[in-house]
Amino acid sequence: TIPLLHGAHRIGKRMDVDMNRWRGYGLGQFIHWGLYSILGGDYNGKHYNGAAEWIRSWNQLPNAVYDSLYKQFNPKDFNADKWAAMAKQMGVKYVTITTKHHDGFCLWPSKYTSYNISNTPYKKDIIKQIVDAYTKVGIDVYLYFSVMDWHNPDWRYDLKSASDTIAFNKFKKFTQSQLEEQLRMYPQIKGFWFDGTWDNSWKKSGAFSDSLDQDLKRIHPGLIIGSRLRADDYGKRHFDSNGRLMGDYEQGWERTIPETFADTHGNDWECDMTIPENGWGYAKQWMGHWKTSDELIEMLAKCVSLDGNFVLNFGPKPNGTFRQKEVADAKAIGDWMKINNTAIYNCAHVNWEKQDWGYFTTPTSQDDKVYMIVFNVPVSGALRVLPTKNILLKKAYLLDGDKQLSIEKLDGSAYFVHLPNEGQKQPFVVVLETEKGK
Ligand SMILES: C[C@@H]1N[C@@H](C#Cc2ccccc2)[C@H](O)[C@@H]1O
Repeated sequence: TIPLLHGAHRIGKRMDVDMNRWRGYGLGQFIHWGLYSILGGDYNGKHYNGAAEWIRSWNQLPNAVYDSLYKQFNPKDFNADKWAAMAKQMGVKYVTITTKHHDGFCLWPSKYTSYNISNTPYKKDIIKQIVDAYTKVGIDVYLYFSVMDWHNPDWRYDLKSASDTIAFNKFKKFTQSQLEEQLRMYPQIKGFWFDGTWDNSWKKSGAFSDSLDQDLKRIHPGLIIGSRLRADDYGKRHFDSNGRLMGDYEQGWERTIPETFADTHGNDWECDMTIPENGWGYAKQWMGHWKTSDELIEMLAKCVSLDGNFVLNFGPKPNGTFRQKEVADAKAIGDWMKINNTAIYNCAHVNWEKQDWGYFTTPTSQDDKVYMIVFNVPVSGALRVLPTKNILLKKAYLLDGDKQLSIEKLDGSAYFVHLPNEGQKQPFVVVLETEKGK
């Protein structure tokens, strides 16, 4: 192995109480809200084809125009308790909210820059209201923080001169000050979700990213920080130069899901997903395919079956309300979770052969129970199950209503679980009770 001062400091999973709680979440909510929501992906009658929250980078939009949007930010219909209630009904266990995106605008009254919520017509601290409202209903709060800050004159994409280095050192102090300020102001939070760390300036700041990670965790023991914060001695990110994960979970699955368990390298991980093809902040026109709630529920099941969490993004409008499709999807997912969350919360991967009908999960607290989350019922109505060696199926029944299902032993160690021909229209869960063979 390559000797590293700022590579991974832990090999294997974090197993403390905070990380075990994170591991069991299953379902989370992401919220992207900020000045970009005002434009909603359009400017001057034209539509920006990139992600709506990146509109400041569009050459058709002068930076000065974007940077003065704060004078209009006044979400009259924002109600954090309503947001928290929608999330609670949806069944999410954690929420990640943008405190500062790449544009540098702060949704909290930071004392390190005047480019913050207190200087808008709205004035009040958005982050405090969200932290308090979600914590009150038992949803853990994580703060999204973009290191890259287009508004801060000391931000640099690369360090090519002594003056770049002097400026970026100031920028790193500013960044650490803002993060420690957030820990002081919002002590209830459980972690940070870092973004905007892909440029050379940060890749050359591995030592700082390592000390920052350690400083924040010293101030707030148990804090959870994914693999997108750090760079190692050679600028490697997520995985250090020895291929070891730097962070409490792999934070690279943005709008994508691992195909197999091998793709996860046995790490904790999180998938962050948008309902439209791309775009996190509010966009007046969502281009392309809008994922259905059934597609989203299948993504959730796939993530949990591969030991990950599924985090679905919402992009509130500038007035603080959600678009109708987001409200409908939150409701549909919540209705499904009300019946089936036993197969999601505190569940993990089962190393049985993957089958076409859907996904296996197992409760981390009970190894003689396996859940089958069924999306594709075969015309035969017979669901094939191939447990690992020496595991026998004792019972099978529907989670919703306990209806017993017949189990047929096939050659070798495979089984058929026979479904009643009830033309299920929703994904459903079959419970398997197992025992170890003699
Ligand atoms: C969580 C998501 N990360 C941000 C990004 C990005 C990005 C940047 C460059 C190339 C591809 C993706 C998006 O703006 C959103 O915040």
